[in-house]
Amino acid sequence: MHLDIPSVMFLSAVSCLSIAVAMFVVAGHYPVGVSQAMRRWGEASAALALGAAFIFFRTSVPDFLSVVLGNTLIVTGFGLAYLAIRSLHGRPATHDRWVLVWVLLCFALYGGTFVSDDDINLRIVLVSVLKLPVLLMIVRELWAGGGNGRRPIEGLLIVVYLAYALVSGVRAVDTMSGGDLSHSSFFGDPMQQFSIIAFFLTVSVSSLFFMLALGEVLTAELYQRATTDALTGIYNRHAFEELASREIARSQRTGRYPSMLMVDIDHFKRINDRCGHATGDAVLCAVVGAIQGALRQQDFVGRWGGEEFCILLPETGRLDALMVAERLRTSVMELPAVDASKMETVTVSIGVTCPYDRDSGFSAMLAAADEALYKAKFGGRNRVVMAGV
Ligand SMILES: Nc1nc2c(ncn2[C@@H]2O[C@H](COP(=O)(O)OP(=O)(O)OP(=O)(O)O)[C@@H](O)[C@H]2O)c(=O)[nH]1
Repeated sequence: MHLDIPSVMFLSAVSCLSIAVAMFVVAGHYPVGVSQAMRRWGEASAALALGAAFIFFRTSVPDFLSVVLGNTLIVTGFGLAYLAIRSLHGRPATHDRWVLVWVLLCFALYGGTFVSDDDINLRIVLVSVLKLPVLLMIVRELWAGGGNGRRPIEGLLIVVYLAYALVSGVRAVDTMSGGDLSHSSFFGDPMQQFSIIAFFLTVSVSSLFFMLALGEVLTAELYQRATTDALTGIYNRHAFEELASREIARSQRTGRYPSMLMVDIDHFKRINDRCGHATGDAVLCAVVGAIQGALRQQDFVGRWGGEEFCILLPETGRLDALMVAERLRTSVMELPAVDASKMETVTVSIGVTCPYDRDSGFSAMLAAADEALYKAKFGGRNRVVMAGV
């Protein structure tokens, strides 16, 4: 098989340029976090494209452009790729200036060797070695992963960057130990050919994997938005119903039934009217905090309506459910005042139900809990009532 090496460099430039254009064109249509990462990857690809183009045209442009600027742009491209991955992980942009410092240092060193000594072997060693810290920073960032840990696709990206770092290292060692390149044999030297092919594979495969990682982050973000109540951060009605129905169906097979609690804040309209809507929102969040503090890890809670919450306690009998409900009612009552000057004590009423028979589904449980809640309200509020009692 014969590969035309300058064409490989040309293809690298074209492929990076297409990725850069695609990223810039579509970035604005995505949520902020993802679009920032896309723009950064677009900048990275643009820098790599320009760097590869300068190297491709090395026989027709001044050496300063192809050697110094071309290689500096390639380091810049990898530096920006590092920042794009950090951005995808939701990390702050605090490392931008370190990347800039490194890029300027590379520019100075490449320029220095160019001006002082036109030794192509020394330049190749420098170009290979100065890329390594940036590549290893990328690997470190991928290894650390985002907020939810490392994604499998990031594992593959690690392999790609480590392989390229290895090739760069071998290239440096090979050139140091007996390289005798001349300018004219640059594209013909097997080690340089190998390194250029590795560059092409790295920039194209990493972009493909980065796009897959973007897709995963985006899916997770959309899932989060679709299932979460924006104010309180707990499940929204739709997500809660789906999870609770699944748990109830599971319990019908195992015979270990769950209990359901319907919780409603008392006189919440009055709190809103007296203290304002913002305080009302703060009270809602504080009540959710108290509810979560009173539950076990396997229990789950959703916002059913404005100031109404639904809770499912898996594998919990009626006595335990009553105990949990009472604990929950007390912890809400003991909440510190949200707005000390105007706040009255916040209380909740709770309806509790366990399945009457093995076929009680989600709707039947919900209706029973709701009826018990109505009785708690009717009975004077700030109390727990068991359905069917
Ligand atoms: N601050 C705030 N208020 C909300 C929100 N959602 C619903 N509400 C308010 O919650 C209040 C519910 O009032 P009601 O249904 O009359 O119930 P209540 O005043 O709690 O009375 P009882 O339930 O009978 O004790 C209404 O004033 C709604 O505007 C929200 O997200 N934030």
